[in-house]
Amino acid sequence: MLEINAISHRYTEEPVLDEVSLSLEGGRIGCILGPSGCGKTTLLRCIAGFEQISAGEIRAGATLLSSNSMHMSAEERRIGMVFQDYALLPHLTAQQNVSFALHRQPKRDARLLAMKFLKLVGLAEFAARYPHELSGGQQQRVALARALAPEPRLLLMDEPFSNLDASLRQDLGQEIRQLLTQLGTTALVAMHDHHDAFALADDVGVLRGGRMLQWDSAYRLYHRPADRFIADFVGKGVWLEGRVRGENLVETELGTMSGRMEEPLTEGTSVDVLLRPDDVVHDDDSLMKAEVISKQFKGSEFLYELKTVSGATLLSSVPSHHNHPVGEAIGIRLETDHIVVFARR
Ligand SMILES: Nc1ncnc2c1ncn2[C@@H]1O[C@H](COP(=O)(O)OP(=O)(O)OP(=O)(O)O)[C@@H](O)[C@H]1O
Repeated sequence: MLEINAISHRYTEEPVLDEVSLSLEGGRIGCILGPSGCGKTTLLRCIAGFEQISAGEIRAGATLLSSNSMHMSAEERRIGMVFQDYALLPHLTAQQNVSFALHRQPKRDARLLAMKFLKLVGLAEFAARYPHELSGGQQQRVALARALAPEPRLLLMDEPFSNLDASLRQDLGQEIRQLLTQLGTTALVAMHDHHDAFALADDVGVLRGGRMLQWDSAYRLYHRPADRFIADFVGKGVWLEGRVRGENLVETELGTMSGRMEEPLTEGTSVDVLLRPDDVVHDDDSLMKAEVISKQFKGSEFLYELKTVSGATLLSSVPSHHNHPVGEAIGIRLETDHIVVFARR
């Protein structure tokens, strides 16, 4: 549905996008994840047709949208965009804001369609309110209804949760996911928080300094990161030194771990092994003990920082009814069937 092939863009001398590629199948939700300034907004603006690219190609199905010699106008692209600040018109009601996107339709049809999409986002009762009379989450939904109402072939959303608090983000992420799935909409979303990205997306790409480091399924990006930056960016974890001891076997100070390695490394190679908080399981019966150094209450779980007898620091995610004080030694077990291993530099 969306095919981006080695596109580049620059505002000044420095390229802001450097040969970025990705492909998104119809009906899937993709997410561009990356730190501030990495080029996420610019990428969305190039796809929407607000910026011209200097190299590469952007296609929607069989239709060429952009190349270095061709630029279809934003209006012709049939791409919906939800901007980071929602960009609602302050002097129009919610319904008028949505109708505004349907100006090609007769007024009565536009009004009815606007109501249909406000209903879909759960805002039928708020149709007559002005943006300043709506909460941030409600304004976000109006912007979503406005982008969806013209039935775009592709929906783009720039940091849709950046102005919302954490609990609302998770709920809204799930709701938006259900709605887009129900409508069969293909969507590409820019975000900087991996929790938000995993709650919403099927495919995730990490952009850094204008380069796409990895474009993959959300599951593979977490469990099979292509490099250390990605591994650290998409979740917590600690690195342990180790040495390859055979096919899918790594020896560390915590013993020999077995797990599928992405790339076979020759025996004896020095490596760094990533242990995620979900790889370190609390088990009272285990002989391996570690001392609680600190803990963070997360509601359903604690994130414990632990120190092993050998001095290694670990993180462990433990159901929160296991409430152990700082200083206590607790039993742990490693569940490492997905070890992430990189050769040491
Ligand atoms: N109109 C412009 N003219 C010149 N440089 C720009 C322009 N817009 C963005 N940039 C620069 O391009 C780079 C990428 O910006 P962009 O807004 O795409 O990043 P981003 O990943 O969306 O960041 P954020 O998460 O902070 O919104 C930045 O270094 C930014 O300063």
